[in-house]
Amino acid sequence: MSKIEIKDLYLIFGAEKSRAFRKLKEGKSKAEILKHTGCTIAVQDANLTINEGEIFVVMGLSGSGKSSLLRCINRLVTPTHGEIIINGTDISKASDKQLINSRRKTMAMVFQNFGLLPHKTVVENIGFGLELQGVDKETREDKAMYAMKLVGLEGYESQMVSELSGGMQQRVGLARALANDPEVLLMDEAFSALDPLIRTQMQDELLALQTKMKKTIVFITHDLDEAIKLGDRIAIMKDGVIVQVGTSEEILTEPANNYVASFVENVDRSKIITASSIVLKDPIVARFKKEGPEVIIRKMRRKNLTLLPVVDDDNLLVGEVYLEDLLELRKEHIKNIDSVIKQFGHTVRENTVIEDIIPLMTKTNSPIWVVGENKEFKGIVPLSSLVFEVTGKDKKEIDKLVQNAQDL
Ligand SMILES: Nc1ncnc2c1ncn2[C@@H]1O[C@H](COP(=O)(O)OP(=O)(O)OP(=O)(O)O)[C@@H](O)[C@H]1O
Repeated sequence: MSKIEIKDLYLIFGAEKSRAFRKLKEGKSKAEILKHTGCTIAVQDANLTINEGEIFVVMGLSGSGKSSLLRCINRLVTPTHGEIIINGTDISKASDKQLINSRRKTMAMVFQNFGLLPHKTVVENIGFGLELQGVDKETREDKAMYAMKLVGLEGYESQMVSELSGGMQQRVGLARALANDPEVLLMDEAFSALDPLIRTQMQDELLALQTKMKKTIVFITHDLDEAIKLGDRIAIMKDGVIVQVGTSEEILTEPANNYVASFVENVDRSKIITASSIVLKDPIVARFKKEGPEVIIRKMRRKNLTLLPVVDDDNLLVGEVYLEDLLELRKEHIKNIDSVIKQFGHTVRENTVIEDIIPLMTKTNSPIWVVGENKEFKGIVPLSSLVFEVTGKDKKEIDKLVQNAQDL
């Protein structure tokens, strides 16, 4: 379900916004517009649907418009044109009262430089927003304690914020944002100022927290690794324009243009491409109770296979059968295959990354069965060579390889 809808959004900085907007619509370049109007186009024609409960990452180089986009969402800046619908309200046109309400109840922001009051204690900082809202001391402290527990700050409540390390300060920032249990968390380069080790730790903790919280999180970063690690989906921005939106796998295997392709060039694909990209759907199978050794042996011989998955009428994976065992059955004139069905070997889910599939294949030297939640059979990851081959390829090439594997 969508939580935030952004439609035809433009943000222009400068005195002559309307003129700049007109010129942009006429197809003038940003450089021309800057020269003639002195205006900067920070966000141009952004259209996005951000789903409830997802971590949506906006990624791009410095100056690409990420912060501007985020600041439009909570109206720290007013968009020049377009709509931002949150819970049915267009934030871009909300009254002051609606805005205050939305900032109190719906959204909270975590900043890169923490935005804390250095000479107040941890608990005072966390409860500060609530204090501004006129929330009484007892409720404030209850909420602050709850948020502190969430982010692992228990025991630090009376410490001055200025005495804390960067990582701990950012925990305070996060706790402050969470204190009011907002529906939407806006995080602007929230971990970028932290040491690499602490940064990784905070990313892990955010992911762990999110499995419990299920907030809608819009996370800004200029770091591709961070985007891939955190984002359920990623939007890539360049010069104020959203050039692609997708899962990290989609962005890697189907980059929208050369810019995105060059951006993701050096990413380790085996950590991102999943079984679903390389699964061979509707492969040859043995049908439990329906097919005897004769039929199955014929199927295997036709394709030169020595092992087949066995599925039942409901397409659940029952096990696997080997050619040599079936030949034995045939010798003994046994008509059903029950006695030679082996427990299925290695199964993985569609979202398993190749990095985790390769060791299984190397260990067993056989295909991997791909299954759903209830062991429903989804297909096979056919050849170890295919898995190794696809890691550097884009979607079209992968499709071709899978097709060829099917023709074996
Ligand atoms: N208050 C402002 N007045 C004028 N121009 C601005 C203002 N804020 C941002 N800009 C311009 O808008 C464009 C987008 O900036 P923005 O800060 O949104 O990018 P960003 O991708 O978040 O970059 P960074 O990672 O460096 O923060 C830039 O060209 C920037 O110079």
